[in-house]
Amino acid sequence: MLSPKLLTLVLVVQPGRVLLGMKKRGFGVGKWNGFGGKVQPGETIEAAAKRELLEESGLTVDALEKIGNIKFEFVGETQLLDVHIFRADTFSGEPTESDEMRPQWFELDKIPFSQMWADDILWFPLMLQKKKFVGYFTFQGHDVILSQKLEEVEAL
Ligand SMILES: CCc1c(NC)nc(N)nc1N1CCCCC1
Repeated sequence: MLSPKLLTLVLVVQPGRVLLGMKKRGFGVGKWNGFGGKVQPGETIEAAAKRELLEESGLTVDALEKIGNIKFEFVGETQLLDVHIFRADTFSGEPTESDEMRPQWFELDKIPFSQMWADDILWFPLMLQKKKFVGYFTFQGHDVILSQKLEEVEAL
């Protein structure tokens, strides 16, 4: 069994609003999402999360809070995606469009779930309440969830 592919995802949250990016190319193109990507060899997951956030949004963060870990299986693909999800409540810099992402603030009652990965509507409420969670989703293609597990945990 291949080792899961480590990925990061950072949600920048301020009172009443969350920063999302419109993915302009590659995996998940056309979807709003947090900022993230691959973990390079020799890099900690948290360092990768900070690097990807800076590359994709222009923001620098000191503190990242580990809030979730979701594993994704895509039917027909052997490698599991192991996404480590972080929340940042403070940052420096201005959201800046990159070649990967176009950042935009969304009020919490206007999050564009119909233009996001189908799992997000399930765990965003936990993330916004600062709950910690683990999950496992089986996708058929990019839009259909065949099975799901999602539970709150005391610690990650
Ligand atoms: C694993 C795919 C995925 C997904 N579900 C399928 N849902 C969200 N919100 N983000 C995802 N990643 C975040 C890391 C970078 C790749 C895309």
